[in-house]
Amino acid sequence: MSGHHDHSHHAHDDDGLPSLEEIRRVLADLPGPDLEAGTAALQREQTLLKPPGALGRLEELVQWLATWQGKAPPELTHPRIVIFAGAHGVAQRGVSAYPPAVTGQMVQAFINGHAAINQLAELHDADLRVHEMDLDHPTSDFTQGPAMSEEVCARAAAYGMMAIEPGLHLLCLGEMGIGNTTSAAALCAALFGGPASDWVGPGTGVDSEGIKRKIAVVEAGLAANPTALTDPFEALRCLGGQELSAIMGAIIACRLARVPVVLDGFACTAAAAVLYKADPKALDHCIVAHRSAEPGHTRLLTAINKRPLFEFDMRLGEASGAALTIPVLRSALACHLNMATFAEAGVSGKGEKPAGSVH
Ligand SMILES: O=C(O)c1ccc[n+]([C@@H]2O[C@H](COP(=O)([O-])O)[C@@H](O)[C@H]2O)c1
Ligand SMILES: Cc1cc2nc[nH]c2cc1C
Repeated sequence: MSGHHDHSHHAHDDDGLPSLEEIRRVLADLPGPDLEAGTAALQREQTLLKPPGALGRLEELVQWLATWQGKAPPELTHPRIVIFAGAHGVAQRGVSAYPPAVTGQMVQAFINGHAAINQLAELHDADLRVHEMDLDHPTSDFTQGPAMSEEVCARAAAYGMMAIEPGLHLLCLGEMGIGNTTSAAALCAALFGGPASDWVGPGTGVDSEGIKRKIAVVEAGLAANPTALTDPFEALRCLGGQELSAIMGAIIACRLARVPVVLDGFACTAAAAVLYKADPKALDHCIVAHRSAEPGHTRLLTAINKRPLFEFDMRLGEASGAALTIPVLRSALACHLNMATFAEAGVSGKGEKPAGSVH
């Protein structure tokens, strides 16, 4: 585990700004599943010493890893955890239980090893990286107009893409951003419709007055940004934040680099949903770790057709739920790699005639 911290907030872009058009072009030409690797994993699974399907979703997880790593058997010695932190203009509107300064303070806590994710990263021997996204320049308050210019949004996405490299076996994605459950709720309302109250919840723990304020802020955000309803990337630009753009970019980069992705809670899944809305196949290399206690997450999981692995009532963010999948995935892989086959163990297969039975 390392507490690597990256202060180079953005890639310099003197020759050619990254643009959302480029992201659209990449999305139109995404690599598909490696069905050969997936089938090879399935075929081994079917020989192993257990009734077919008896390891349930553990079997599915090994096939998913093989399919999206493009490798049978898959590997899991090099998982990475990435947290993107972003500052939100709407955080000034009384929508969080915590002050906006907590975003930067938590980044420092991640660097110092004080947070929940540090313990999980260390325990599970995962590389942890924290990327601060321009915290000195919060997004604009989206009740007054777009949260980001196209340039800021695209640059953050390009930065997220650069946080990933080929050779990683897994990416666990998380975020830190005071106010981002309001941003995520607005983004979900723009992408999938429904009243703001469908998508707003307590976040870090606001009371019922706070929830009313959040609903009003989301409604004002939708009213101030009519173009957000016309296109998923425009919704991200108008209502999202830099950490959400970076998460979106990282998900795309992982697809290109054949790195399977584990998504964490509500804000992280909302960023991923932008890609789903652009192309439902764009999240096929992603799983969702857990169902967050944030009520909008359940609705969002239905909208993007994902079934979470855990239901632990967590609502922390910072990739804490995603990190818990590492030991589960390793457990699945240990069985897949090391179990004997029926033949090797000398155990009779399903429906095999008892030895010495009378015909
Ligand atoms: O992961 C979740 O589902 C989740 C639910 C509620 C809150 N959070 C975290 O809390 C922060 C956002 O909450 P809020 O109340 O400031 O909008 C942000 O740092 C998230 O990582 C995360
Ligand atoms: C303390 C704290 C830790 C967090 N980690 C992720 N989001 C968070 C929000 C708060 C408020």
